Amino acid sequence: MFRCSVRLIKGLTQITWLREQPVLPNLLYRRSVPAAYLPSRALRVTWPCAEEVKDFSLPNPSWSQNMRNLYNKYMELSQQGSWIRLPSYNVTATHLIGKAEQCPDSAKPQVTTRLFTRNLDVEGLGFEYVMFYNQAELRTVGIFQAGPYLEGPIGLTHGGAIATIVDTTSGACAICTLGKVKTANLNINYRSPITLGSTVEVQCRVDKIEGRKIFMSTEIRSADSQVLHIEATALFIQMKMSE
Ligand SMILES: CCCCCCCCCCCC(=O)SCCNC(=O)CCNC(=O)[C@H](O)C(C)(C)COP(=O)(O)OP(=O)(O)OC[C@H]1O[C@@H](n2cnc3c(N)ncnc32)[C@H](O)[C@@H]1OP(=O)(O)O
Repeated sequence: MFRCSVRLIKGLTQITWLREQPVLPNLLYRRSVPAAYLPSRALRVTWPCAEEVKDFSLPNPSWSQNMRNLYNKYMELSQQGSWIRLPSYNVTATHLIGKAEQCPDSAKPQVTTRLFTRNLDVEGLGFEYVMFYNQAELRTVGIFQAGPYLEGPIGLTHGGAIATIVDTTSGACAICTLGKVKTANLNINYRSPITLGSTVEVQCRVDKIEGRKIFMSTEIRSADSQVLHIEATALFIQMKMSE
């Protein structure tokens, strides 16, 4: 009886806490973002504390035609309301700031840490990617172009770089769904190599949620969907209230 009561109280505490978590946690959007790119009303979004923060998920001259075509496709879907483009910054904290008025120094340019996937200053050399989230379907799509500094085997993308993109895209989906998470487990089957310079589509979805655990699966295919490159699963754990 006592154990039941304790479990009930723990469960209720967690439900209350989950309700307080933003669905799309603390993502920062530029004030100038076109209305069509704004998330649906169900998503709680905070605004940027620094107008000068650069959004790295916007097209730049290094993007291939395939990358642009896929970007345009999901931007059109975003205008219909099913998907939203996730902004991307080169400092992790910039994604996770609670409120504009609480904007910490970590979001400002003097910060010395860098998000791993945005750590190169020259466009096109490393990870070029943009992610979109579909709240109704609990899915993210990543459009990824592998730059020449991600080489593993000659002319091919390093397996660790691919793992990074899987972690990032499925992690973003988990964060948008449950709030702050950490990766607990990542399993990757490399089905065919990804040529450096090519553009691929990363499809992630939530398989199930059990308490603080969120199970994800991911597929990476060529831009024309004909070639399967990667199949992966991942487990993310939602951070405790105190973290
Ligand atoms: C849009 C934004 C863009 C932003 C774009 C950026 C997105 C990038 C996302 C990248 C994320 C990362 O790389 S994170 C960095 C890499 N990961 C890490 O460094 C994590 C290191 N590990 C840890 O800190 C910890 O082990 C945790 C947090 C994973 C779990 O610790 P915990 O919070 O104390 O949880 P714990 O009680 O142990 O476990 C909770 C439940 O999960 C299960 N569990 C825990 N670990 C595992 C495991 N490896 N495999 C199976 N199950 C596990 C437990 O059995 C338990 O199940 P039950 O008993 O409840 O059933």
